[in-house]
Amino acid sequence: MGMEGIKHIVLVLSGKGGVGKSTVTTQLALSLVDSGHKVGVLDIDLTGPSLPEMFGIQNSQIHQSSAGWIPVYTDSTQNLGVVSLGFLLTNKDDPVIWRGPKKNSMIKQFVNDIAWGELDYLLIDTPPGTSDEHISIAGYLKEHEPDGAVIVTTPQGISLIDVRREINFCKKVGIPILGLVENMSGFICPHCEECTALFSTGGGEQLANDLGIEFYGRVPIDPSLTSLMEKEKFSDSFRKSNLYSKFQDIVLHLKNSTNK
Ligand SMILES: Nc1ncnc2c1ncn2[C@@H]1O[C@H](COP(=O)(O)OP(=O)(O)OP(=O)(O)O)[C@@H](O)[C@H]1O
Ligand code: SF4
Repeated sequence: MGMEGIKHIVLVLSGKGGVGKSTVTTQLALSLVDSGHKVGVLDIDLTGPSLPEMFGIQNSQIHQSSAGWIPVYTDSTQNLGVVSLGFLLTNKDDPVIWRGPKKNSMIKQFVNDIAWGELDYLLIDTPPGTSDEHISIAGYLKEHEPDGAVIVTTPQGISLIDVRREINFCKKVGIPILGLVENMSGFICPHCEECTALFSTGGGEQLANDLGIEFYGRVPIDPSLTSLMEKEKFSDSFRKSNLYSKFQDIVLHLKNSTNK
């Protein structure tokens, strides 16, 4: 029960909202499964849980068993299990307005009471910034020795300032930084698939170099990604995405840094 059977625990963080943290978590999970791993995804973004929709399993429920809560699996292979508050909400349109202690006790249950079984990787999608959820998860994970955090940013300066704050938080709570992903780095034209820079690019790589963090890679905006996610069950269609090869590379970086 709980996290005893998990080999690697990785948090996915971002300094601010909307930079694509949940998208990156989804793609990393699917790419890890694609390369033969058994993966769990825990969504602790309690005020805006979006992972069930991204995996196309929003109409599923998690169930309780004598061993604990059973994750929702994306298919019958049971190689990818997802746990999110989104599965527990009776009305998905209602906002979750919880105070610190309630969030804290929900995260404690998420850490202790889920029957993950044996996993190669558990990816934890967190809310943007550094909030009650981060403080709670960092505390409860201590005894499970997480491998560290992957930070997602966009190339613009304002997002990079927030990343520095995130890095300082990780230092304070003793979570190592594994690497940095620069998302929304350019735009893939839906007509000719040419990639054009929208903002200055390279800010993430520069920041990673300045701070001595491994740069995992750049991911452009691909308009077809959103339509794939909206139209189909994404766990079946993600290989069609233009971003598939980018995430294969990023996953190689992740595997290297968790196997050191
Ligand atoms: N590389 C990309 N190409 C195309 N669309 C993207 C890309 N990255 C993210 N998006 C889209 O941008 C929107 C925001 O992404 P996402 O929800 O992953 O961000 P987030 O950082 O997790 O946000 P928050 O933490 O505020 O919930 C989503 O609609 C997602 O589909
Ligand atoms: S990248 Fe090429 S096809 Fe796409 S809008 Fe520009 S000129 Fe047109």
